[in-house]
Amino acid sequence: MSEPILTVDDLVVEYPKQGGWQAALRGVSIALDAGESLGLVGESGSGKSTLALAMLGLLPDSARVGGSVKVAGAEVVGAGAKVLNRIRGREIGLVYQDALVSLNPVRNVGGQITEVIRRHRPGTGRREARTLAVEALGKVGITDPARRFSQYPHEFSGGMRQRVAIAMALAAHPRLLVTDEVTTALDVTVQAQVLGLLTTLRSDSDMAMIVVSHDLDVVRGVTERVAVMYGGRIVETGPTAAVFAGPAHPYTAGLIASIPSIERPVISFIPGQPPTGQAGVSGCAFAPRCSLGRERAICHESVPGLLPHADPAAERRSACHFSGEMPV
Ligand SMILES: Nc1ncnc2c1ncn2[C@@H]1O[C@H](COP(=O)(O)OP(=O)(O)OP(=O)(O)O)[C@@H](O)[C@H]1O
Repeated sequence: MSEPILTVDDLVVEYPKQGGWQAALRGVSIALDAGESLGLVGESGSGKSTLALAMLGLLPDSARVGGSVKVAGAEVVGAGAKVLNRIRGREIGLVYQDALVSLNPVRNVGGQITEVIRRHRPGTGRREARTLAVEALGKVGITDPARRFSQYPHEFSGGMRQRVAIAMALAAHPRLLVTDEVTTALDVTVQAQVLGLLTTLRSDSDMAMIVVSHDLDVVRGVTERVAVMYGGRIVETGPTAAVFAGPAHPYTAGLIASIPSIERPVISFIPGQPPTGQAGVSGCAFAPRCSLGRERAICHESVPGLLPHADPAAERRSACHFSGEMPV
């Protein structure tokens, strides 16, 4: 088995709030091997972005962080600029929902990609880097890349700008690419094109990928494994196809039931609101909204562990006291 490219171990992140602390992550552990793809899903506020930012050492200074995040063996929690600069780009790259955050508005896109190439591949001459940048734009599906090289971010449509941001992240040849809601702001057709692009790029290389999205349909198409987050914890994880075919946590089942489809034109919503991250809540964070656990004392008293579900060989885990009652 290859060395994991990413290991997150019991990660706890808290943000200051009204003189106290609000937990965004409450002990998250995940591991990702080289070339693997993982979807991180959950409602707004479940902690997905906090987890993604922690992987790159990009959490705000005000955050209180415990536990460990290792990228290619290097500890990110508490790391200084030297370690972070070595990891970012070459080991791990990030593409955000809004490509304008990662692109400089006053420089042409080709120049920005050329700079990334030269920074991460020392010894590459200006002319060669330019050729590689044009190639990188072509590879992400920008037509006429030599001409578009000289254009500025605002001259691209939203979908094309996401492609440029992906090209820029890939120019450093990262071993792990993290995408955070990259298709959320795009219309459905463009969304499908960008997802198709991510799938192709991955199948052409041994790059690992984490796809963060509130939309289960997005991760269903592009990831092999999925981790479902709720209230700052992972509540279910397993092979994406198996989790979709038979969710082992009532929250995952609720999320799946809220996706409209031709077979299920009438969708259902999970009643109630996600937790706010306030301290002092005991038991399973989903219990107040859960059809299995709402009336059961244990669900309100003790936090269920993320334990093997059904067939341990299938690498499925669920954090539910009553996951045995979920249809397999
Ligand atoms: N910089 C910050 N300062 C204070 N609180 C924050 C900060 N960033 C996130 N939070 C809080 O941490 C919790 C988790 O937020 P996070 O953005 O990680 O969730 P998310 O699942 O990515 O949701 P979304 O999709 O809405 O971004 C939320 O309660 C949020 O309000």
